[in-house]
Amino acid sequence: MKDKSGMAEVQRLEAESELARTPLTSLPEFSHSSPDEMLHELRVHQIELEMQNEELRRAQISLEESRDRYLDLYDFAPVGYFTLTSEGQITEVNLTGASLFGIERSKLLQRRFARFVTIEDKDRWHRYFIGVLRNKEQRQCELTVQRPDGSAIEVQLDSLRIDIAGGDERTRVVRVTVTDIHIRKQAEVKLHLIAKVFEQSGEAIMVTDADRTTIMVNQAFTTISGYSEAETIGQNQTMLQTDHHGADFYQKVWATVDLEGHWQGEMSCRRRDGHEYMGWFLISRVLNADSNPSNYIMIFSDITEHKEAQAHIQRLAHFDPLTGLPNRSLLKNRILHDLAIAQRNQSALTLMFLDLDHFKNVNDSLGHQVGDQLLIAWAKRLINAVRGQDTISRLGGDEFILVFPETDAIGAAHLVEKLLELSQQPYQIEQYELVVTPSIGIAVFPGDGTDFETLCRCADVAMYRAKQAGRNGFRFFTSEMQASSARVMIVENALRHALERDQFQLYFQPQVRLSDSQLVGAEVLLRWEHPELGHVDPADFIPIAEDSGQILQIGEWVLRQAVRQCKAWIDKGLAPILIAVNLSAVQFRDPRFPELVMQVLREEQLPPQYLELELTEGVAMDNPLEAIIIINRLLAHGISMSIDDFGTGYSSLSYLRRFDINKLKIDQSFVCEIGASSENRAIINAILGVAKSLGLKTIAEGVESEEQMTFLREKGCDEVQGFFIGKPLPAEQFEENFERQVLSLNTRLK
Ligand SMILES: Nc1nc2c(ncn2[C@@H]2O[C@@H]3COP(=O)(O)O[C@H]4[C@@H](O)[C@H](n5cnc6c(=O)[nH]c(N)nc65)O[C@@H]4COP(=O)(O)O[C@H]3[C@H]2O)c(=O)[nH]1
Repeated sequence: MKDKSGMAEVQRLEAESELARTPLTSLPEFSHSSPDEMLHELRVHQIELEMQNEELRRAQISLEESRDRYLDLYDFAPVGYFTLTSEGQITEVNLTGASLFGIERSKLLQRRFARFVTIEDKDRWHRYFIGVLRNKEQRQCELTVQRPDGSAIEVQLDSLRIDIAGGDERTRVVRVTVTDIHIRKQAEVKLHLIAKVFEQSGEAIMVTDADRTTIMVNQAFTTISGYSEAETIGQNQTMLQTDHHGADFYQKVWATVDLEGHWQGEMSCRRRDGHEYMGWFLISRVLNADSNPSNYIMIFSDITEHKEAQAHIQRLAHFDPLTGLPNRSLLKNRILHDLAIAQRNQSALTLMFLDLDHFKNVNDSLGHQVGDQLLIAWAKRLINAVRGQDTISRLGGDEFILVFPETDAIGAAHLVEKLLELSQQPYQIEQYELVVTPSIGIAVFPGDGTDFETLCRCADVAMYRAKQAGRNGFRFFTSEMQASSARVMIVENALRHALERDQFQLYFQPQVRLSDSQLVGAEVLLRWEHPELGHVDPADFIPIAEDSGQILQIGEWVLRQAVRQCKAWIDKGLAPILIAVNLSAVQFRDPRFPELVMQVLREEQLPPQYLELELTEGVAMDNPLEAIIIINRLLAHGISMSIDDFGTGYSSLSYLRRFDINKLKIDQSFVCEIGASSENRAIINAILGVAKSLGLKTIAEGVESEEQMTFLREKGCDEVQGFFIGKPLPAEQFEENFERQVLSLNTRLK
């Protein structure tokens, strides 16, 4: 660019040559004007010229400003601008271009553009540049530029050939726009990767819109679900659901996704072919800019096999692989649970150690194959013989541990009899008929121990003793239990024949009204005389009969005999009395019982008002609501009901009121202490008070002295029964004494 003095010089020269070419006639006409006018005219021209100068100056400044602005825009444009000659030489470049190439602008000028292209892209550049030169249209290309500092940058070129007016092929230039695309490229790579991950993921991916309509699935989805992409797109995601979960399950899942943004867990799904499988799902919500759900992403895998493997591992960890019985580890878990319940309910629990006698011989002589089959068959038999709540576990070899909740020594004795009986039947294994007997050791919670280890130790010791005692038998850990269980078994077996062998007899004990010393009733008491066992107390054999279920038969026999006897006395013309028959809890719980009583009364033709049924307080209060129903049914038929052993249980007064019974029987334990214990006197007083306020009659049992009788009479007790009035006697003797008894009573009681 030329400076200002240079410019003036040029103008002067131009003006002089112009003056030489221009004739003077063309100059303004001043000749006819006066000098003043000319001076004036010149001044005006001078001012005009100055004004024109000023205008020109301003135009020039504005031009320069606009050029600067253009240059700024050019230099700082977001893309690089290059002008290349037809040889590919850089003749112009903006600052952005220089900065993209990582080099000063001046060092770029006159250099060939190709010099900055990486070796790999050089060929491409040449082909591209030739193409640009040949065609007069904009062309695009992507390549990598090698910067002087060694770094590379990916760029996009947009090039256009510019033909100079009047020029030829050599004067053509190429304008190239260079855009940095490395961020876009990175994003593209990322997107590509994401697409690959989506497609190649081993987990099924399902993308839905905000309405949960499927918009995208991957290959794994097709593999797992069996549905093609075309069959899935546009469908609601519920197409995978099964009936395995209820509607509320799905509601909860989607509520969680909407509330917390995601949910994960197991969900049962149906394949296209109808098969169900278990999927592990991760469902995530995608929010849009307004924080509203725009999409849901469901990622899941088929975990059916995994679950089966897990179950298998679980089985291996907790079950014996040969017999399928729980192993020691599971047994321990179960027994801890059973012991906790037994502790809370204060109930018993039995643990048995069972070992098969001479099992080793089977293995040694017939082979392990036969031994294994024998163990499996034995385990099956055991399982079928016990209840669902019991646990049979195999420790290994021929050792088993058996746990029976809610089972005391007597229950255990019954069970063990059953197990020994089971082993009598032979097993057919392959061609062999085998009989295998067990030796069993028994420990009972809480007597023998309160924890698993102690109970195991005791049962183990007991089993050792059973082996020593000749095998094929059982031993309790404690000798008392052994003795009592043995006695129980003997009594139970003897009881089975007592009825048919006519070993039972009824005794009658008088019940007397205190106000007029009248014999008003008799309690019926069962007696059993066994040829070997001798006299067996009802307190001993009644619970055994209850446990073995024999009480139903025995109770019916007692009822019928008592009713028959009462009717016989009435028929004989004796003054009618009430016969009080004891009822067992087992009879009372039998739903057919009220009907049975009515049937017996009908068959024996005794009016119901002569029968009283004695129910112990414990039985009545065990299930009071059920008791109320049964009592009411009996009362409705005109039968009297009394509560026996009153004061020994925990009667709820509100139930007592609703029982609608006729009589309370004060337990003999309070009566026998009347003289010695002021507490017992207070209790009797209280019972009499309660009975009076509820409108119930009272009878005191176990009266053995005049002192007791006097006290009871003074306190307002209605009736008495006990040795002082009369011991229980067989029917004939009771009858013989009947008249005499009343007479003697009259004298004794007055
Ligand atoms: N120390 C003393 N004892 C007296 C006196 N007066 C009567 N006893 C006895 O006390 C028991 C009263 O019968 P329980 O409380 O119903 O108690 C009865 C009853 O619960 C049950 N029982 C007896 N017979 C039957 C029956 O046929 N069926 C049912 N389910 N239980 C029966 O056996 C329990 C015992 O009966 P038993 O041995 O006959 O004993 C009877 C009786 O002999 C007395 O002044 N002093």
